[in-house]
Amino acid sequence: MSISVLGSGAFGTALAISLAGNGPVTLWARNAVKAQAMQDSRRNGTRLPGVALPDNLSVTADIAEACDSRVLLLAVPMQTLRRALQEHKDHLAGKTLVACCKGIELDTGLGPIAVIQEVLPQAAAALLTGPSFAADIARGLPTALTLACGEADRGKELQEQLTTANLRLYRTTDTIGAEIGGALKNVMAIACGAVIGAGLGDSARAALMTRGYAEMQRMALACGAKAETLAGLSGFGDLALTCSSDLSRNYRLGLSIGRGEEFDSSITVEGAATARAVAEQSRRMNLDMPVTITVTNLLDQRLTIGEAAAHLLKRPLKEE
Ligand SMILES: NC(=O)C1=CN([C@@H]2O[C@H](COP(=O)(O)OP(=O)(O)OC[C@H]3O[C@@H](n4cnc5c(N)ncnc54)[C@H](OP(=O)(O)O)[C@@H]3O)[C@@H](O)[C@H]2O)C=CC1
Ligand SMILES: O=C(CO)COP(=O)(O)O
Repeated sequence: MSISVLGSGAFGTALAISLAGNGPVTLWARNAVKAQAMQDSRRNGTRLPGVALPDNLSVTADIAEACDSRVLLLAVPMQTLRRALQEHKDHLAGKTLVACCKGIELDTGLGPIAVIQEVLPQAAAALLTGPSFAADIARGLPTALTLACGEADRGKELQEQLTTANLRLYRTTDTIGAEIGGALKNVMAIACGAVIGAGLGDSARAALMTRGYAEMQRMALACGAKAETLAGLSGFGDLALTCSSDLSRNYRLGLSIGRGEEFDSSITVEGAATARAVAEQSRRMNLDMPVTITVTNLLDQRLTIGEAAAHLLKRPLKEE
């Protein structure tokens, strides 16, 4: 059965390359000129330079052609997912849609699966998430991911279909846990980058990752997720990767905040909008999310990194 990937950014292209090892794949780009350039040059020079596209990967800007497959991977940034779904609603109805984005929608506080279900109630929705830099996947380096789908049988089918030679998929029906883990690890990566950028040291980063993980769990459990999901690839796994590698754009944004440098605003950094969405949600739910709130304060320049660290250290002492 053929598979299509909608969204030809770094991640969509990398997933399409990996999946092409299983059979023909169609990669859809919204821009016809870019699609043709990729199809002709067999490269995605802007988003994933230096990697060749396999022969059985075809690139198109024709949404009808791309939606010929039953399973469609949605690899667009979280804050554009709703628009992309609405724009192509007619083509997407009745398909199995696997969101590959990580984040929480700013205007609604919803994760990717909930957004799909709201826009396309007839579609089957799933999420592919976990530790996976596009550059690694595209080069055929191995990793393991979480495939989350509320319908157990469909999840199993997708797990088998989307596992590739270098991507080992584990499955779960806990979609909320997978969504929240993948979204919040980006917020924690911004915090950790800021700590390292400001020279506060590796011990501070480890402390922040641990307390950030506690926050991820607090929010997830309050939303009905399972603690085990947060301990898995979509939570702990991706947190460990993203908070410790400058291949991460979220971590690099944090580094630039810590160093007092400018950051290119055209780069996709999911953690910024997600921090704001989760901060708002935590207020509504009366949940203590100090690291997330601190990240929003840093992003909006309400605190310097020194003030942020002092504020976190001076909070009332409590049990771990
Ligand atoms: N990069 C990575 O290593 C990983 C990324 N992810 C997740 O994947 C998601 C996408 O990230 P990534 O691929 O890196 O981002 P990129 O910035 O590389 O690419 C984003 C892509 O989305 C396209 N796009 C944006 N808005 C729309 C829209 N409304 N309709 C159709 N296409 C649209 C852009 O098109 P155009 O080129 O025309 O601007 C672009 O191709 C994010 O949620 C990210 O967290 C997950 C794991 C790893
Ligand atoms: O999600 C990722 C790795 O799993 C990619 O992280 P960035 O979006 O921070 O680059």
